[in-house]
Amino acid sequence: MSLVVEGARKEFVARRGARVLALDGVDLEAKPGELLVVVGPSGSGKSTLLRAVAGLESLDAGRVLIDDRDVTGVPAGRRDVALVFQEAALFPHLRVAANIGIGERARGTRRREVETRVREVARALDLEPLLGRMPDELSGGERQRVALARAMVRSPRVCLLDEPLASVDTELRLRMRAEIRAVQRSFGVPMVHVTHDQAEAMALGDRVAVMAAGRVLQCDTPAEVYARPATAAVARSFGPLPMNLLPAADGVILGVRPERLRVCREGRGRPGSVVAVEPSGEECLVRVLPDGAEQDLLARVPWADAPHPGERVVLAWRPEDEHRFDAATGARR
Ligand SMILES: Nc1ncnc2c1ncn2[C@@H]1O[C@H](COP(=O)(O)OP(=O)(O)OP(=O)(O)O)[C@@H](O)[C@H]1O
Repeated sequence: MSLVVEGARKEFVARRGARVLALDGVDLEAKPGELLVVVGPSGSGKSTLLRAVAGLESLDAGRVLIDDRDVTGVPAGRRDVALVFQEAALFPHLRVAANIGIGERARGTRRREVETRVREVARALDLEPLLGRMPDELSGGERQRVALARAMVRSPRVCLLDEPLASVDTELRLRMRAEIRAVQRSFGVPMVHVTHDQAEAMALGDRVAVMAAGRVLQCDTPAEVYARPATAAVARSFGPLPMNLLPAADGVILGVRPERLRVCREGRGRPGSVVAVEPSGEECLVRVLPDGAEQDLLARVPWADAPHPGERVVLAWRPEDEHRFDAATGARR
C-alpha cells in the first residue's frame, strides 16, 4: 500500500477574485507502512493536500496514485482513503460500537462481519471497554480514538489525519502520539498526518514533509531535516525553535540553532548585549543583540548560566554547529 502525489497544483479564486495558489507543484510519497508527517504554518496548503488525496478537492494539475493506480478522477467514496479530522464528529445518539461500524454498515457489509471487524479494531486501539458507551460519556481523547477506529475499520489503503491532536491537552497528546504509532504499525497502512506542531512532527514522523506557501520545501527523516535543513526557510520553520540566521560575507547566510548557541561571559566570539531573558522550564531563552547588528539572536541556555538583561556577553558556537545558506536563493550550501 502506497501513496504518491505528483505535481499537485490547486488554485482557489476567493470572493473578490483574489487568487490563492494553495498547492504549487507538490510531489510527495508515503511508502507502505510509513507515517509521513506534513508540517507547515497555517495556510501553507496542508489541508488542501489531504483533501485532494481524499478526493474532496479536485486538482488543477497533477496526479494522485494509490497503490500505483491513478485515482485523480476517482470520486472520494471509491478511493479507499480514510480521513480523520481534528474534531471527531461522532453520532451522539449511537453507542461507540455503532459509531465505529456505521460506515461499513452503510456500505452494505453484513452485520456479523462488521461486528467482528469492530471488535478487532477496538482491541488494537484499546477501546473494548468503551464499546457500549455513548459519545457524551467519552473524554476528548477517547472520542478521537473512536474516530480513528472508525477510519481503520474499513481497512483503508491510505489513512489521512488532519491535526487529530490539536484539541487534546499535552499529556493526552503524548499518549495519543504513541497510540497513533501503534495503530499505524499494526495496520501497516501509509498514514499522512498533518500538523503545524513541530514537536509532533519530530516525534511522530518516519519522514516529515515541510510545507510553506503551497510547496514542499524538504521531505526527509526528522533527524535529517533538523541536522541539514535544505533551505533557510526550513531552518526557520522546523525545529523546537527557529534557527538564528546571520548575514555573512560572500552572499552567505550563517545559521546557528538556539540550542547550540553558547552565551559566554568572556572569550572569543561575537560580543553583544542581553536584551531579554525568558524562563522556559529547566532552561531559559536569552535574546542577545550582537554589536552593530539589527537582529537579535536567540540562545537556549541552562537556568544556572542565565545572564541578566543588559549584561555584556559573548556569543560563541562550534564550527560544526554552523549551517550555511545562499543569501540570494536560501538554498543550503
Ligand atoms: N475553498 C477555498 N477558497 C478559497 N481559498 C481557499 C479555500 N480553501 C483554502 N483556501 C486557501 O488556500 C490556502 C491553503 O489553505 P489550507 O487550508 O490548505 O492550509 P493549511 O496549511 O491546512 O492551514 P491550517 O493549518 O490553517 O489549516 C490558504 O491561503 C487558504 O486561505
